[in-house]
Amino acid sequence: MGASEEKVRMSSVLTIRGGIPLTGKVTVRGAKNLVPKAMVAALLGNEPSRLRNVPEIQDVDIVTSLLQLHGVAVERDATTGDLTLDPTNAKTARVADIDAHAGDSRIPILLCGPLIHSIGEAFIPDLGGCRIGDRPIDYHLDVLRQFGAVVDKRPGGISISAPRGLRGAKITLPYPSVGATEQVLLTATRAEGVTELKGAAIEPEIMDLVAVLQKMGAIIAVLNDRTIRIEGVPELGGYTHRALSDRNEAASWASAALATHGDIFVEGASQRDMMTFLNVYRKLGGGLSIEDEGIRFFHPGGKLSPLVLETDVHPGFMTDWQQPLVVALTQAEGVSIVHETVYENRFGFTEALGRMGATIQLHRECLGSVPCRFGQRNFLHSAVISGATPLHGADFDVPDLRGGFSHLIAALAADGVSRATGVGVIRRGYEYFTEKLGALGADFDLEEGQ
Ligand SMILES: CC(=O)N[C@H]1[C@@H](OP(=O)(O)OP(=O)(O)OC[C@H]2O[C@@H](n3ccc(=O)[nH]c3=O)[C@H](O)[C@@H]2O)O[C@H](CO)[C@@H](O)[C@@H]1O
Ligand SMILES: C=C(OP(=O)(O)O)C(=O)O
Repeated sequence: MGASEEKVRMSSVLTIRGGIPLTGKVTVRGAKNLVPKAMVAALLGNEPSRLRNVPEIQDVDIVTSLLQLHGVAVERDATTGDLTLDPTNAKTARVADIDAHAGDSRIPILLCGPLIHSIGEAFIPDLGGCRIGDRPIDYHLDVLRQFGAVVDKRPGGISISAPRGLRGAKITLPYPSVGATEQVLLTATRAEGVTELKGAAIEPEIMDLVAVLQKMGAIIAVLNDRTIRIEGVPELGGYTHRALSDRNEAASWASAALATHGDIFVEGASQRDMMTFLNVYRKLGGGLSIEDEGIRFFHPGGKLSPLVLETDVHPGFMTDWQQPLVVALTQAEGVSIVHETVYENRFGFTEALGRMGATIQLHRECLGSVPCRFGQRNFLHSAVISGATPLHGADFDVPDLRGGFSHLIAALAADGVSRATGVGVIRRGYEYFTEKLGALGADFDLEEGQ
């Protein structure tokens, strides 16, 4: 399966003949938002680590390459896909080699603490990731400075060191940022003394990273009210860990089932990590059957009900679920309202949905009650979706990971033919997605591209 997925390249083109309900079973493996970070954590150890349930996605390839450039031996078991990461010969990498990864992903910024701990310095390329807002790294750099790091901006990235070592700190985040919380965890575990983080993010992927670090020997207490206390230790060992499953991929398939009038069993979907999504799915009129091995998502027939929805940090409605679900909302009878409070610019993908027949109006106002950083700031961050509207095929270029997958869902639900260019972006977070679409009965052709 993995070998054939290699055919999907950045410039690949998918021609989709829509209107077929997606039916069958897909399997989701480890979370894109945990696996690369657990790989980075391996750098903190003084012995090899073993990571299980690793998906074949591009973010894993990128972090593999970055770790290898730093002397970490990364081996993939050909049968299971499990990774063994041996950091015992970690070394400084050539800046030019690192810079070749500029714009690839958001993970490199998380190498700062682990690299300083293991080799004393870090060169970090400019970040990539989805263009769904400005996505600054000011919290990361503030946090690192509070630990005693010295940050120098340079063309193409930053260089960072800690001439007097990294020391525990009392830190308060202005917003519960996932990445900045992980930055603190990955830096504090081997910093001297105690770190107290207030305003922490508490997403399931962060809790899984805490579990990884605890296996390595870290002392981390997750207290209530978004406070995490870390007692630094001088050394960490390796870990053996099975990554939690990808709740965002699972939610994407769930939305695809609803939008196409289909029925998909998502093996590996975890109820515990998706409770907020499952409540919304049920209110919308989606069918659910929660089982030990996964969750069946289906369109039960009849009309879907419109919703008022706000994205938020965990335990709120995850922003990465928003884009695929909006496609399903175009098929609800009446007016739905979605207020995006995590990213200021996550509705750009709706332009293509409009060309496919959806009625979606974007607004600058906060159409919701969650206190939001974007009101009065001219960002089109609320959407009003009027349905149900039949969708028809269109051509589109994949804009980003979730936006691109949402366009695919719309094309699969639409009557007629759609042509999607640049579909390789979707490999950043969805493994084997063309094989999975084929197994669900989708009708499409793939042109491989360069
Ligand atoms: C690889 C990964 O795990 N990506 C996830 C991670 O992204 P990521 O970790 O980048 O997201 P954050 O939680 O940090 O970002 C949330 C908000 O904080 C802002 N911010 C963040 C850092 C900073 O230094 N300054 C700043 O202003 C961002 O612009 C954004 O508006 O969490 C997001 C929120 O659940 C998810 O959508 C992404 O899928
Ligand atoms: C925004 C996302 O990812 P990243 O932070 O890697 O860009 C996402 O997975 O939807």
